[in-house]
Amino acid sequence: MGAPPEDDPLALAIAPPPNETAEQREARLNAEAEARRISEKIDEQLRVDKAAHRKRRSQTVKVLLLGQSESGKSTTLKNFQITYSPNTWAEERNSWRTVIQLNLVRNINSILNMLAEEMANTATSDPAADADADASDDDDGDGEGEGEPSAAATRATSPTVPLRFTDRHALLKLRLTPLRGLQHDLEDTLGVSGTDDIEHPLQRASTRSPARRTSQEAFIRSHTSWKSKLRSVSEGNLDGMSKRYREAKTREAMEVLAGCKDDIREVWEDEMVQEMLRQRKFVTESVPGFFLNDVERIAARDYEPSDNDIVRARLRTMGVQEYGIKFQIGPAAGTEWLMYDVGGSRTQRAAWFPYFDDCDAIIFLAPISCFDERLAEDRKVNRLEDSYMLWRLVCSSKLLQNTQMILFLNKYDLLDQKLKRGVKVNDHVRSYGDRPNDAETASKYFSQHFREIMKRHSPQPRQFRVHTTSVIDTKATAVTLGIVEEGILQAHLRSVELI
Ligand SMILES: Nc1nc2c(ncn2[C@@H]2O[C@H](COP(=O)(O)OP(=O)(O)OP(=O)(O)O)[C@@H](O)[C@H]2O)c(=O)[nH]1
Ligand SMILES: [Mg+2]
Repeated sequence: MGAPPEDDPLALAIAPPPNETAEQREARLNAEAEARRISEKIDEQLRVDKAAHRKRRSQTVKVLLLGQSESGKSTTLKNFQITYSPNTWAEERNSWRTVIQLNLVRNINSILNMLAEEMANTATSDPAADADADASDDDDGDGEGEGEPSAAATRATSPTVPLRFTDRHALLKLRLTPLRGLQHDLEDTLGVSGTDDIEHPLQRASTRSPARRTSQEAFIRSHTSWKSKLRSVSEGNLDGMSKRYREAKTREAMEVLAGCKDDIREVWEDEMVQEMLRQRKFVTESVPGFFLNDVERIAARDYEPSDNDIVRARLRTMGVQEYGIKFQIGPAAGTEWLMYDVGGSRTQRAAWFPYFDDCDAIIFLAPISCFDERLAEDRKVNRLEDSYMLWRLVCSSKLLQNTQMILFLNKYDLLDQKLKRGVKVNDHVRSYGDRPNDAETASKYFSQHFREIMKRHSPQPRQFRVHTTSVIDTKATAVTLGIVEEGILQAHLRSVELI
């Protein structure tokens, strides 16, 4: 090697000193060899780490489910389990029985609360005033009261029959008192909390009442805890006494429910109760986890939950829950997908961001039947507007610019039912104009809006992948998931190549 060129600073910097002795040269060469050895060792470790990371990434697909509360994220996740991991799902199916029983018990307890409220109003009201109110039902005047809407005010303003409850209602109410204790027992068995500050949708039909807290929605912080709690009973992981105690509790729940079955059905089918719910503008099909039409089956001692029941069950998600789903069938068979199901209510959303990194795809759930509804956690905010805002947020995120984005315009079935009931889209979405008031036109209109948001706010152009879904329909959803699965796999393979 000749002398370094005088104008190359790097060559000059690493050149040996001009009058280096033989020992100095040997020491320098040894030091250089050691540095090379360390550097090669580091390079080798990096290669091994990268290969391991690549292998791990190639075997693990990461998918994040996002969207506002009650948009259908957890239900979509159940569909993934039903479709792609049938063996594991079969083992899990029974653990949903308690959740469904709890949903049912909450439904009826909420109605009993409303009934108690109405009966108290009737009992305390002045008969003369009552007669006036009855007379005003026949008036053409608007009859609008001032201040807080009360049950009585609602009744007076509705062109309806006055509510008249009898001793039979009082008796039924009394006979169903054990359901209060049962609700607590079921919550305890599941390890869920019912002290959430968000009202149960069924209770939205009610007026303010001290009894309200008892019907608040149950939520779950970890999906493993309640399932493993239930499983430990059936698999015998508990010590003898705890096991016997829990088994007795499960049997007792079944017995109480079976014993109350006929009375529950009688309350639910009672004409006056139905009239009360109608006056409170209560629509059964839009209540999450509503099972009163199935009381005969669900309150039976030998009840086995079906997939259809499970996708209709409601358990609110808190925080971020990781599910490892080992795909047993389909093109992705053999791979494990890590799916993250998040809590969608406002206070939960800050927890989403750490999961944006390193994720292959996002399935974003937007419930399009909610164009006329308000957020439970903030009654000023329209639910469709909230979905638009969240979609804009994820589309504009730089961290997610290479992540595949899949939009599910969900609750199409409810949209269809709502529009057929006569609710007008343009009463709530002014820009809808004179378009036909049917679910197909409306969903296309909403889809266009989501497309525009993506186009306008994505840091770089990306494909708009959208599906109109009703994720409680497991068969139709399996077809959609087939398309989604392929797209996600391709995106995943591309991202692994980039590592
Ligand atoms: N009819 C109908 N009900 C649906 C649909 N999707 C979800 N649901 C029901 O809506 C309720 C709420 O769904 P979830 O999947 O629990 O909602 P989520 O987005 O996980 O809500 P959070 O956990 O609060 O963030 C459940 O009772 C579901 O059965 C749908 O497409 N149609
Ligand atoms: Mg959820």
